[in-house]
Amino acid sequence: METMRWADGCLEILDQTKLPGKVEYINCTEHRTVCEAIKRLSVRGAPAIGAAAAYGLALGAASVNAGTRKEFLTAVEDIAAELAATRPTAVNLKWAVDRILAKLKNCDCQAVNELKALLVREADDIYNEDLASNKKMGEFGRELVPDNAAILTHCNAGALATAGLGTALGVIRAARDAGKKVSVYADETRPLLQGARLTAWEMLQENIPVTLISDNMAGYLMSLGKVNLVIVGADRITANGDVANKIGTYGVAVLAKEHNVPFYVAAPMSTIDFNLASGKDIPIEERAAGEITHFAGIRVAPEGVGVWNPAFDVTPARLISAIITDRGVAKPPYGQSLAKLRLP
Ligand SMILES: CSC[C@H]1O[C@H](OP(=O)(O)O)[C@H](O)[C@@H]1O
Repeated sequence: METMRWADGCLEILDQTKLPGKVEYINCTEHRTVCEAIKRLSVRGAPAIGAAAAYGLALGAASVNAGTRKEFLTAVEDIAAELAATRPTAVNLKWAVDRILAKLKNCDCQAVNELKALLVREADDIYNEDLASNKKMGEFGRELVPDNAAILTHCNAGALATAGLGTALGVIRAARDAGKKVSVYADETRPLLQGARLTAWEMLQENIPVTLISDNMAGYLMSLGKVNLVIVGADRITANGDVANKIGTYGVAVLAKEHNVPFYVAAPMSTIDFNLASGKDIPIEERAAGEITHFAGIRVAPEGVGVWNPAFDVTPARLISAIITDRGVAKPPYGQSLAKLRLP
């Protein structure tokens, strides 16, 4: 199942808000449709929204009527700003649009049509590189997965969050492909249920045994010794190894530490923000109250109740056993190990 596909100047996005019940694609012919799809999590997951924003920038650029390179670049920068503003936490979004803007500025091409074609090629590269990156993370990460492993996941860091195999779920797939017997406990992941709706669905598609639990069951499950390791994805990792990921990840990490369960994070190097020294600087997206006060469209909380709805939390590096990247496995101290994996 493809998260997205570029076809003849149109970006088709798998609408993840409809899964697992319906498989529907949104046909995007302009960048604002992509912006809306990212905001409402029709496309979601750090690498996937990075790739979607890249294609969104190509879509927006295609409709720019500019006579000169300078006019074109100014218009594309405005579109990039709109896309980058859709969700603040996942660094891949801004990384993708910044990468394309840099490519445009560093090329000496003057013809606007050629610049438009360059944006599409760069978006394709970002998408294809993510697929390759998933495979590398799987190769590195599967070494950390013992045979007969019961693995707890949180949210969805699978094929649906990326261009192909997933980050955390990519490691699980790779361990299975290497002949290891694996099973998954999937946190449902309130409030948007990415675990119940997406991870459970992906694992069933793969015939990987999966058991769905509510988020508040994770601690008891670990206390019974039923979890061998935890693997989660990430939306932004800072230079010292602090990790922003779906809300609830921090609690799982604390519980894993309490029960001596290895806690792994799988993320490509494009998710690491070396410009931020620690997790306290990561912008945390806050979302609409209705995601908390309503369940499946039905109001479950009284009118007038106050709501706080951060979409992510920050897990401090001290709770993380290893960070599995597409360039290798980083172990503490992350300030040094991540820097070593960084390309010059
Ligand atoms: C492979 S990154 C997946 C990452 O993104 C998810 O957030 P959202 O569903 O809001 O886009 C979650 O934090 C996952 O771990």
